[in-house]
Amino acid sequence: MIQIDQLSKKYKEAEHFSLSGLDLNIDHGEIFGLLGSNGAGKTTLISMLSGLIKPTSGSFKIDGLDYTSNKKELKKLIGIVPQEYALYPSLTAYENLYYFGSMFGLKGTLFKNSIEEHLIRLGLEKFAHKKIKAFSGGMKRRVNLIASILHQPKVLFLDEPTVGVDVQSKTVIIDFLKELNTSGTTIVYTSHHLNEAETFCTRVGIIDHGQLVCLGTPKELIQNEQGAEHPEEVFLAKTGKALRDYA
Ligand SMILES: Nc1ncnc2c1ncn2[C@@H]1O[C@H](COP(=O)(O)OP(=O)(O)OP(=O)(O)O)[C@@H](O)[C@H]1O
Repeated sequence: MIQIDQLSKKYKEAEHFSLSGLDLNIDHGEIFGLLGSNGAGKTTLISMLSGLIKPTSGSFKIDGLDYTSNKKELKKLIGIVPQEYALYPSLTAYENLYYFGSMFGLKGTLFKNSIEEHLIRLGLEKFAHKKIKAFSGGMKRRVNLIASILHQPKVLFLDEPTVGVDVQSKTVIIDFLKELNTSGTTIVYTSHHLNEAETFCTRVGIIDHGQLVCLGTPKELIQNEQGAEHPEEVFLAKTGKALRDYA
């Protein structure tokens, strides 16, 4: 579903590559977890795959479409849940969803019903007509998630979808993502939460200093690391204990 070939990114004025020579294939129907410390390059990778930033070199294809020559088709194929909330605070949840769906050409009764069904599914029906600025972090994340999938993308990219949300919201989000995946959506998400990835992901890739240092099912990762019983032990063995502060 996603073929990544020698993908690299060096930001303007940055001294180092934030991602260098990354090769990775993600199959149709996977829930793929991109794990890594702060500054490892997760957002950089997911932002390139989502078309938000341009690679410095290398290439990738999604569903057989090359990113350079099929930008319009790719846009329809993918959904993006960014780290920051991409919602209009002074519009209601319903108005935001209507607006974002319209950007994909969605309209009519089926579209309106879909918004309402998703608001119910994610526990937001009572707040459909309240302004986003009054919403908690967990509520905004759920609205953001609905906004990203109304056009029924084949691949959904999520950048830390469960960061800063309470356990209840997190459970609703994870359950909903599992349902989407069961109905055929390939999911690629970044996270710091190794335990969540262990139960949620079909495969996991650990990124460190812009390179893929480990790849496999959560079970394989633990089995292949001598003495490891938990995902955190694998993570520390592969990435070390040095702090990753950057500014
Ligand atoms: N716009 C930018 N300009 C220059 N450097 C950047 C820019 N965005 C990110 N970087 C650098 O690229 C590296 C990778 O950052 P990135 O945000 O991809 O990491 P991350 O794994 O998503 O980290 P976090 O878990 O903290 O979100 C970091 O060293 C960061 O400072």
